[in-house]
Amino acid sequence: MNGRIEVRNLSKTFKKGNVKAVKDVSFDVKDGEFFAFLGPNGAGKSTTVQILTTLINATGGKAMVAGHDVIKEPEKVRKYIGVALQETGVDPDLTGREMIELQANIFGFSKQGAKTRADELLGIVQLEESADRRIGNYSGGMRRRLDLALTLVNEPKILFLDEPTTGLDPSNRMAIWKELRRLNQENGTTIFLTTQYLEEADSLANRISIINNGEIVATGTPKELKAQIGNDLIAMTFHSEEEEKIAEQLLKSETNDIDAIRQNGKLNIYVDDGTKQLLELIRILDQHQIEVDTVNLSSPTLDDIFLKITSEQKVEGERSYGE
Ligand SMILES: Nc1ncnc2c1ncn2[C@@H]1O[C@H](COP(=O)(O)OP(=O)(O)OP(=O)(O)O)[C@@H](O)[C@H]1O
Repeated sequence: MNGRIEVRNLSKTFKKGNVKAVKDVSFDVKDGEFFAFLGPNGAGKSTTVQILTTLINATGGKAMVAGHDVIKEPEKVRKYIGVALQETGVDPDLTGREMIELQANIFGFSKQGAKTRADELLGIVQLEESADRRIGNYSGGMRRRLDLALTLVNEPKILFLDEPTTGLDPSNRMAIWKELRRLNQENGTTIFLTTQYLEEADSLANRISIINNGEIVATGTPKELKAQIGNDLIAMTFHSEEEEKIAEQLLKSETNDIDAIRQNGKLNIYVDDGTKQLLELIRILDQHQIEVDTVNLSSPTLDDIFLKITSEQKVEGERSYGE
């Protein structure tokens, strides 16, 4: 049995509203890899997870999980996976311990076996103290940790986590990160995680695919992706659009074709070392009497990466159209 995920030309169109949620997506996750699907709201992350975990059917393409086809052999796939979705069906009247024992019973544990497993898992997700309280009274962070414990009951070979830390405070987020790293490194569990947080993908994943509008727009190790976008972002505004256009041309021609994109009334420039390069850029503009209105130096956010990647796609599309 292997912990691989192989996805080829996967598509999902929801009849309702004719929404193309996933468009021709292909990727591989290796056995034991920690893989992150990074994207904004509505990008198609949950839909992909639901297809891979056999909860809904794709409308096109193929996916193999743990060596089995998700459409032809869903029950075999389910045997090897653990799933923590954004909305889980836990009974608020049960205690955390009861819920884990119930899950263990469903997986065929004996009564005693289920108790032992519940103790182990409550320890792992640090819920011992709240184990005998009703789930209805748990905080969001406690619910997420319980969700994680429930997915671990059968020691899955592949773990699917759909935005496991959204809305959590930093200490709960750290606790979940720590456990996920341990599962991946010590148990060799393959992890497929979706997130909206660049920082989360960066900190946990061996490899990241960025998904936007149902399409994968970039894939690589965190280092490769960052190298692709530059470490720092210099955002400049000017007194007029005319000056902004001249500044873009000037900076590109006077440097070695610097990575500058005009977007939303700003000139965004992606560089490796902002503090060093900023002075040089201001000097060039100054020499040509172009006055900068405001300037801001920051690390690119997920939004900046999307803006950059999607605007590049647009430019490429226009280029190939013109050819
Ligand atoms: N059951 C459904 N019927 C119709 N459209 C749907 C359905 N489920 C999702 N969609 C649409 O498909 C697109 C992708 O949604 P999806 O939930 O996969 O995105 P996501 O990346 O997981 O976003 P989020 O971070 O908000 O969960 C969205 O436009 C969404 O509105």
